[in-house]
Amino acid sequence: MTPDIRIVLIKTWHPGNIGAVARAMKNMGLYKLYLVDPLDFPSEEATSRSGQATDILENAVVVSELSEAINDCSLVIGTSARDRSISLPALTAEQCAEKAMHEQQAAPVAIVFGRERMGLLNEEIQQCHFQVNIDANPDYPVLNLSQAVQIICYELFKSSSKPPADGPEDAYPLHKELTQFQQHLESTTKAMGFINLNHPGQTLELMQAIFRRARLSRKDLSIMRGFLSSIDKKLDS
Ligand SMILES: C[S@@+](CC[C@H](N)C(=O)[O-])C[C@H]1O[C@@H](n2cnc3c(N)ncnc32)[C@H](O)[C@@H]1O
Repeated sequence: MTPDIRIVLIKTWHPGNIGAVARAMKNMGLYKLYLVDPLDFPSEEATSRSGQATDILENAVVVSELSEAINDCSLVIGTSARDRSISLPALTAEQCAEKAMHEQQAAPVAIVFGRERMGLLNEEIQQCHFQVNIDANPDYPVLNLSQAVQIICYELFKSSSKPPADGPEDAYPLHKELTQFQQHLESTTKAMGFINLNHPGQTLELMQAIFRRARLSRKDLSIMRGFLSSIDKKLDS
């Protein structure tokens, strides 16, 4: 079975990188590519750089916002070549692969890569649970996008053949319940008019990201659903 791990590329500028990423993925047995607002896709250059991984390009899911690519994931890992002002728990490439391989047994996992020029924005990092920094020459640690993807995919490939380090009980098990809660949160938030009018999706996305990171227990989720239901009743009365 292929791992339920998606590679998410944000606003990729160079179509050749998208093709090289598809090839890197297929070489390492990964098939789910999500493209957030790519500058030039589909493109002949992406196809020619993908080698025999054109199927990955054909099946790539193109979305306009990061949230659309990760909303159903219970683990989201951002990648960055530099220290960020928003600090998230850090993982090595190897730890990232082990965690992702383990978690995908329970729910989809996303590994997110930034723009060629600017990397990930702070609001995108905020939507992740962990960040990965690939060890590299401190004088020049910034890898080409597709090479960074290649290294992470290689670690995932190695990790897929290892027995899991932790028991399956360590994966977040309440993926379905969290999705239901997120849907409830969305409808109540909209009914309350609790949104920033300049950036309608932003408040909700940030709140959803907070709850994803929190890895709530069943009891926590039920308390939060109860809380939302009380708000719904007040709004209805
Ligand atoms: C060319 S880099 C972006 C460089 C950008 N100037 C920055 O400072 O983030 C494109 C993407 O490749 C990935 N990347 C490159 N080098 C990396 C490293 N050493 N560790 C983790 N990810 C890396 C990240 O996803 C990054 O957003």
